[in-house]
Amino acid sequence: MAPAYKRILLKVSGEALAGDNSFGIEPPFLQAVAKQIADVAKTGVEIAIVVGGGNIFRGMAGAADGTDRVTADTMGMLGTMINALALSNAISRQGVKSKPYSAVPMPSVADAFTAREAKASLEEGYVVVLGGGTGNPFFTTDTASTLRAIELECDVVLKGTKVDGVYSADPMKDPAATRYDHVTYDEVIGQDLRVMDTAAFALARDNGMPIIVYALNDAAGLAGVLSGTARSTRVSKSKPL
Ligand SMILES: Nc1ncnc2c1ncn2[C@@H]1O[C@H](COP(=O)(O)OP(=O)(O)OP(=O)(O)O)[C@@H](O)[C@H]1O
Ligand SMILES: O=c1ccn([C@@H]2O[C@H](COP(=O)(O)O)[C@@H](O)[C@H]2O)c(=O)[nH]1
Repeated sequence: MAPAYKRILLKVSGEALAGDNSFGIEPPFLQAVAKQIADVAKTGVEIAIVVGGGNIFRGMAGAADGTDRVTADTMGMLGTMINALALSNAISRQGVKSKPYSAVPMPSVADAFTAREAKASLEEGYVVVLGGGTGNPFFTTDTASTLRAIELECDVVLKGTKVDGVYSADPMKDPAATRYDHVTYDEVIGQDLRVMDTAAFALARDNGMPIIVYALNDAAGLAGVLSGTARSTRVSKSKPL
């Protein structure tokens, strides 16, 4: 059976890459995520990845400690680049070609991101791993994910994170929160359901880009999400009848 999607944008949570730790990358978990991605790539699905940086540094935390926000966000973007290099290398080790790109110019580290070059690499069968977020302070890698999905003409954004969908409240803080199978852009924005930031949801809404939120550690993996067997929440314009 043909895959449901031709080209996907996967957001890999930086925070989740820390596994059971609160900082850094847990190598076995990184390899497990890389294997899930490589297995799907081998079925012919084109995969672009945006990596977060919450396992290394978040600009808001730095700014709260007194670092100026632009410097703090730059530190955050550099953190995402560390994750991008690690993930791209881990995917290559699973036998699938992968290339990192950076939104922040650093020529000796990775090619600078352009949509044109990233698209050409996708067409050549590379999994492209996009570090540096949007390349601008005051944004997040969630917004970068939606932006890159639109630029690269992806069919869907998959947000792989620590929770298995969008809930009525943050499930990490409210044990009574309930999970939705499907929710609209207007509901997530109107009810301030903060699994992604409002800018990311608004950009997705304005460009009709569907988002699927799932847990990176789900045993069914990325393939399970794409086939509909893993727990997840779909965010789109309207709900199925
Ligand atoms: N209504 C909600 N439904 C689900 N999760 C929510 C909700 N509100 C807040 N969250 C929180 O959002 C988190 C995911 O977003 P967050 O930006 O913190 O992390 P991430 O994108 O996974 O990590 P990183 O920024 O490192 O890439 C979840 O772990 C969850 O605790
Ligand atoms: O476009 C962007 C993306 C990210 N940042 C900074 O990086 C950190 C880590 O990204 P997360 O999305 O939180 O995982 C973020 O806190 C920002 O400080 C950025 O400046 N611009």
